[in-house]
Amino acid sequence: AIPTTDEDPFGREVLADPLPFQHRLREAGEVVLLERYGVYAMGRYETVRAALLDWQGFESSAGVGITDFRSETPWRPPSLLLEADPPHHDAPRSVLEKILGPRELRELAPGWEADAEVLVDEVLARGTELDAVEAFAEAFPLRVFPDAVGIPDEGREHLLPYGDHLFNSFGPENFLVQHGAPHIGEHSAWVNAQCARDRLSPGGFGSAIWAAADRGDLSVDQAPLIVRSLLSAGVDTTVHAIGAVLHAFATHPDAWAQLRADPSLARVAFDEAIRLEAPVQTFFRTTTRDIELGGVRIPARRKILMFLGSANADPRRWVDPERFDLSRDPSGHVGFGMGIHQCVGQHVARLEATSLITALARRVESIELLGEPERHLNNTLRAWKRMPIRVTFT
Ligand code: HEM
Ligand SMILES: CC(C)Cc1ccc(C(=O)O)cc1
Repeated sequence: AIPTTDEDPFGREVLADPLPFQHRLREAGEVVLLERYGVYAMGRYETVRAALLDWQGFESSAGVGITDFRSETPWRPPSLLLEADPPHHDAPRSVLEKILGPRELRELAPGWEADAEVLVDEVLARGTELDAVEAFAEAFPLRVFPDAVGIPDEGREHLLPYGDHLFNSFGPENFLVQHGAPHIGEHSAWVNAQCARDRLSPGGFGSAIWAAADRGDLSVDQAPLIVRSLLSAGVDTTVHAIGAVLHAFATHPDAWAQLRADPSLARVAFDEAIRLEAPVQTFFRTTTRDIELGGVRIPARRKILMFLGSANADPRRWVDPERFDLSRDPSGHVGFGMGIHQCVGQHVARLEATSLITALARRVESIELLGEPERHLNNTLRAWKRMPIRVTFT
């Protein structure tokens, strides 16, 4: 018989603290039917990894949310990367890989590192008690990324709420989707308008995408949608990833001391925080044929919910998974996905995070939480709304 559960992974309780549910999910079997939504769920590392690698059996072009694009109209035109499969996925992916690669980012690094130092000095000048979310996690990505894309200054306040609703829209139409629905039209109109060629300043990621269209590596009607991908995926994710890194260090003072002694640990700290906190917790695939997994036959055209956070905390794969451990090798984590859709922006995210924590480590001797941080609930993202901290600095 198929293991089933009537728990609601998109309910307030599980979203606020997913770990107990994820443990029950992993123990229940490789694949578990979520009765409430009629979808199948995977929480174990090996099963999630295998499904991510099997893009033919588990497709993205029917959407990576709970709605099947084959039977329901998506709220926005599908992404040419996220919600596409080969061969259509190939050219857009290849173009973004070239634009967002680690070598291309090398020329951005000095500017972002300098900007991080300026931001840290500005924040520390205001005092030793602050909200790490507002002061750093939100401020730094918004200080460097929209300029790197090359969009105008006007209206950037639309970015976070646009992404927040997009990530909510991968889940069911619950209280979170209803909360965002009234304003998504204006956020979406603004985001779409920034993708036009004449909005994008020369030298940015956006104009590089249009240059690819001029070279014939893309069609001109693909270009704006690929700029939209950057504005969709590139903001909320990094904000909450930086929140996760800062929370990890604020709750592990020994790790902070290790980083100050050896700043090159910033890189592994970022990946270990992504493994542990998984800012992107879940998304779906759709079966393209009947698939047998763990003694369960999953019919074709069924939605499969993959729990990345659970896979990254699976004791079958990780020793002491809930420990933030800078001596661990976090490679192989699925916090950026795996396979042909693995995050094409991960180097941008890594550079943002390492620039900020390197600047912080230079000046801040200790970070500690001031009271309980407050969660920001989202159907897909694991995020902090507020994180009051006290810092001591030299
Ligand atoms: C720490 C921050 C980030 C996290 C945790 C993250 C996570 C992910 C994950 C899990 C996927 C795979 C989705 C799937 O398999 O369906 C993905 C794909 C993607 N990400 Fe990221 N991401 C982050 C930052 C970024 C940034 C900064 C950008 C843009 C500059 C970006 C652009 C994309 C795009 C375009 C895709 C689709 C790739 C494809 O389908 O081929 N992401 N991301
Ligand atoms: C974790 C992923 C769902 C993040 C993401 C969001 C949006 C896009 C897009 O291409 O619009 C790509 C990736």
